[in-house]
Amino acid sequence: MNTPLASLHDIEIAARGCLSSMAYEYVSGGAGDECTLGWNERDWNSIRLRQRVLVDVAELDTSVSLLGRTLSHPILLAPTAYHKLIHADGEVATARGASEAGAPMIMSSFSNSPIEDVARATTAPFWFQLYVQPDREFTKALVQRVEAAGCEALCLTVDTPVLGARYRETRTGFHLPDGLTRANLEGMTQVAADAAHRPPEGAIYSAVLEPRLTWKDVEWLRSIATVPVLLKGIMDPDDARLAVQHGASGVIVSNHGARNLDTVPSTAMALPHVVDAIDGRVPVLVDGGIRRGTDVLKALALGASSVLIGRPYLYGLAVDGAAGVSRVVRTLRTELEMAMALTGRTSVSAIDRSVLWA
Ligand SMILES: Cc1cc2nc3c(=O)[nH]c(=O)nc-3n(C[C@H](O)[C@H](O)[C@H](O)COP(=O)(O)O)c2cc1C
Ligand SMILES: CC(C)CC(=O)C(=O)O
Repeated sequence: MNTPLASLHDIEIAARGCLSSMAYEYVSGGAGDECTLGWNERDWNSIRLRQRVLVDVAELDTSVSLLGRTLSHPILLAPTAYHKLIHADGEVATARGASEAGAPMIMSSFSNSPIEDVARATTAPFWFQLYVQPDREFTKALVQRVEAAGCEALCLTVDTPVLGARYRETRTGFHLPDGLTRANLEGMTQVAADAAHRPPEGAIYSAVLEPRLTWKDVEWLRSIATVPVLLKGIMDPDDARLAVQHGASGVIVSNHGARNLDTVPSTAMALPHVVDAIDGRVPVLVDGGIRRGTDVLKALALGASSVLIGRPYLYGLAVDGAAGVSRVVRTLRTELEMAMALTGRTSVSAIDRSVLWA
C-alpha cells in the first residue's frame, strides 16, 4: 500500500523522487550555508500558540479581503520561475490547480508558459511578478501585455539586483533544458529568452536582472501601471516606510525563500517589525517557510493580511500536476481551520497577537 500524502512534508519527500536532481536542487536550495533557509521554517515552529476552549467553533470563516477582492482563504501562490522543469504542462497546470483551490496565483516573469495561456487556464484572480529588465521599453510593453491579459496586481521584486551564492545550482550545473524559454521575455531586443540567469563564474550580474533598480523605478512603474503595485522582498522597517512613501499598494515580507542573502532573519522574525512600521496603511503579506496551517495562523496573528507559499506547491506540481497544487493549498487551508477552531477564533478578523503565547 502506498503511504498517503497527508502533510506538505510528505508531498515534499515524494517530490524528490519525481524531479531531476538539477530541478530538485534548484527548487529546494537556498543561498550560502542555508542558515536562513533553516530559520524560515524553524522560527514559525518556535512561536507558541495559546489554546483556548469552550468557544462555539461550529462555523468558521477563513475568508479575507485583499485589494478590494474577497478571497475564500488567505493563501496565495508565490511567484516561482520555470514550472516546465517540474511538470510538462508548466504554469498552465499550476494555474488550474490554483483555481481549483481558490488561490490567487502570482505568475513569475520567468515562467515557461506565456501569460495569455495561464490567464486562459485560471478562474481565480492572478497577479504578475515583475523582474524589471534593463530594457525599460521592453518592461513597459510587458506590463501592458500582462494587464491586457487580466492580471489584477503587479508584484515588483525588489530583493534581487543580483543572485545570492546558490551553490546547489553551481554544483548541478543549472541550465534551462533545450526548448524551455522564459516565454514572456520572447522578443526582448537585447537578451535571448533562454539566456542563463546565472552569471559566468566570477561575475555577479545577470543578463535578466536589473542591478540599477531604485526607488525612482517604483514611481516609474506606478506611472505606467493601471493595477496596484506591491513590493516583494521588504524585510526592513525603514524600507517598509519608504515603500508607502513611494506609493506601494502593499508589501510582501520576503527573503526570497532564503535564496539570496544568507543570514538575514527569517520572515517570521521580520514580519512584526514591518507590520508596525506600515501601521495599517497598506496590506502586508508574508512568505518563507510556511508549511503548516499553524504557520498561517501565526502570520495572520502577527499582522499579515495573507500568506504566500513557494516550494510546497512546486512539490505538489511535481507529484501530481494541477491536482497536486490544489491538494497542497487545500491541506494548508484545512490545517488553518483546525488551528482556528483549537485557538477559539472563528474568523480571520478575530486572529490577533493574543493568539500567541506571550
Ligand atoms: C524555485 C523557486 C523559484 C523562484 N522564483 C521566483 C521568481 O521568479 N520571482 C520571485 O520574485 N521570487 C521567486 N522565488 C521566491 C518565491 O516567490 C518566494 O519568495 C519563496 O519561495 C517563499 O518561500 P518558501 O519557498 O519557503 O515558501 C522563487 C522561489 C523558488 C523556490
Ligand atoms: C531565475 C531566478 C532569478 C528566479 C528566482 O527568483 C529564483 O530562482 O529564486
